[in-house]
Amino acid sequence: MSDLTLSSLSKNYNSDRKALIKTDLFFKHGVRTALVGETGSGKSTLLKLMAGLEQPDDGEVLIGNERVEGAHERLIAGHKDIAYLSQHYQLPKFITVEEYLFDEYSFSEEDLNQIYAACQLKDLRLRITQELSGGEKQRVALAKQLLKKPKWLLLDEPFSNLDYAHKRIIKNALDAIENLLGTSLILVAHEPTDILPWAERIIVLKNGQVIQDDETKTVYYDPINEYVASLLGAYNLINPSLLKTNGTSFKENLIVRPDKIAIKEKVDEGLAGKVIMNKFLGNYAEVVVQVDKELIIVSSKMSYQLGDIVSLKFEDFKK
Ligand SMILES: Nc1ncnc2c1ncn2[C@@H]1O[C@H](COP(=O)(O)OP(=O)(O)OP(=O)(O)O)[C@@H](O)[C@H]1O
Repeated sequence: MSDLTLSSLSKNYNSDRKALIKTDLFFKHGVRTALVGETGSGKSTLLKLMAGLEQPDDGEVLIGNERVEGAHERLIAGHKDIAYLSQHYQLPKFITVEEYLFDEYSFSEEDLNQIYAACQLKDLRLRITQELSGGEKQRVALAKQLLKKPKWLLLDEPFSNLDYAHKRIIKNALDAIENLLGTSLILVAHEPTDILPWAERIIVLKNGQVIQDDETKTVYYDPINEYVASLLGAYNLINPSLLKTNGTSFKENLIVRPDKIAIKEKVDEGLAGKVIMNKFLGNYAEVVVQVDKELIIVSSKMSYQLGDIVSLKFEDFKK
């Protein structure tokens, strides 16, 4: 059993504001989970407490039935089954990649080769660490964590400062790790395009507290408030007066994702409006339509001309 259970976990770094407040969470092994939240909301604190790299003020972390000791309880902080990779990792200098990775762990040649392959390090084995690019260094830091064969890998912003190609390599490596080592992943990320296609579960933090915790699609399409909506990409706050004309009436503003609104060709089918912006985004376009005084963002496979008169149709309202 290597599920993680957090009970009443709290942390205060001697300031007025608590970094994490009485947090209860259960992480089932094998479920890809993303932690999201504004800066300072407590994401890193949560990961470090889970990895035994900080000392909780209150509460505990269990892996299976075993308590993960806090940083003050151990000579060397951390737990062998829980690896943590921060965005601020440091590699030692004047050492080759191979020397660094070979340093302290005993592992078979086969394990090493698999990890080299997963992290695309084969061609970098003999390179000196300070001569590597940022993306290459990160893959070395990742491989180092993997040599522990952790049951859990907690990644704090693994995609920050990476270009598309390096992100792709890291994402492929993470997929490979799950299959190869059976390691479960929890990560902190900010870009919706890094989170949504990957995560099965999203946990949203604000001011040190979990405010929403659900399957990815639920958090995306049914965020509990505008703060959650804003963390995962474009959204519309639809004024209920507009929706009345669409045949339904609502009391509160509705949060509606751009892909839940369709542009219809026939103007009499929905809400009529005028296209005032058409942003090309590769495989789709973000079209901004003005309906009365409201601006509504719609994602569309087709591009439109500025000034086109179109009709909007809303899909799937839960509320
Ligand atoms: N070592 C520390 N000493 C004092 N305060 C800290 C320390 N680490 C974090 N904090 C404070 O705890 C709160 C939570 O910080 P944390 O780093 O966990 O947030 P975060 O969500 O990971 O933020 P970011 O997205 O900017 O990394 C913040 O108010 C932060 O200033």
